[in-house]
Amino acid sequence: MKNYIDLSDIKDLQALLTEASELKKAHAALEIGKGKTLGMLFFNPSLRTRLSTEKAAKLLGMDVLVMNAGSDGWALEFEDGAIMNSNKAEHIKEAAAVLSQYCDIIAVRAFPELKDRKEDEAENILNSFKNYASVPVVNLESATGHPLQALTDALTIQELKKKDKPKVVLTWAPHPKALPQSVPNSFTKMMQKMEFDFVITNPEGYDLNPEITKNTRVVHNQDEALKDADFVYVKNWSSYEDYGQKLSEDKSWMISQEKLKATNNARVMHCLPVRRNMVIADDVLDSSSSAVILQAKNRTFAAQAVLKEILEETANASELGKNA
Ligand SMILES: NCCC[C@H](NC(=O)CCC(=O)O)C(=O)O
Ligand SMILES: NC(=O)OP(=O)(O)O
Repeated sequence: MKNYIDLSDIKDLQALLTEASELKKAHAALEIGKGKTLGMLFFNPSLRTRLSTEKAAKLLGMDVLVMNAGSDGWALEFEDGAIMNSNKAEHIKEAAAVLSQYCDIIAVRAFPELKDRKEDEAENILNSFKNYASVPVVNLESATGHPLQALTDALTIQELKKKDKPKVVLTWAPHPKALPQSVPNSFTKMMQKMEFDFVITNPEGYDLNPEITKNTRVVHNQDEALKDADFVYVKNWSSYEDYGQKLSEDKSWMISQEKLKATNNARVMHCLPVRRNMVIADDVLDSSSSAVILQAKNRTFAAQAVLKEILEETANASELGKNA
């Protein structure tokens, strides 16, 4: 794997999941990253991604540099050819090139603005880092995707499933704010790669990008979708059609034990952070139905597998370069 920007960067998903499971079992400190540095830039808040990816890098022997780029760094200009006479002090061309002098892998978190669909879909921040950095780039949740989360989710389902082809339901749930579609987009792409019975349920108006969901069943009746589910993945997202808008806060979509009665004793998943009694009720989060802490735990091993593959590919490329 050269970069980890999107799930399409994964060459062999089963091999990557096996690697993550083995790293979890071994829980050993490795040396492959010795003398290498991971630089992480956050334009938005984080708890899990920041700490689990740092831990993963350290378990591989890497050093880690972290910067809250949104608040501590110079405001960055991303436009090519811009006349920089406003508040933006540094161009991405220099910033990415300079970071590449300090880091062997650069990882970036940059959420969508949720104002202009085209702009968010252009993934300007992440793609600019990819274009102007001379080292691999990892997505720590961008405008349209969260591939490290999706890998963790696949690992967690693989670990917990009791049958080969479990029924997995991704359900929209209410939230007081308009949130990105990044997590459900990546989860959908991941489920399409697995041999599961996958269904998405959301209220009318909340259908995800049809380019992403095109081969997946979308049901607007939540109770119908939840029937016999083995896994219920809960997430809020803002409207794609009415881009970035919060259309309703329909409280009846919150996941509670009452809702889970129709399921096959389903395990409930959420990427976290979760708003209790808004998205998921206490009676679920405080019960054995909840798999959210295991998901968060698995973030370390998913990130470790990704960073290890990137380090291996970089090492191979430099060996080839030497022999050329
Ligand atoms: N990284 C996991 C989720 C991040 C983000 N959630 C949030 O912004 C929740 C914020 C709040 O609850 O106020 C999202 O939905 O993509
Ligand atoms: N799930 C997740 O990405 O959590 P953070 O936003 O806390 O990193």
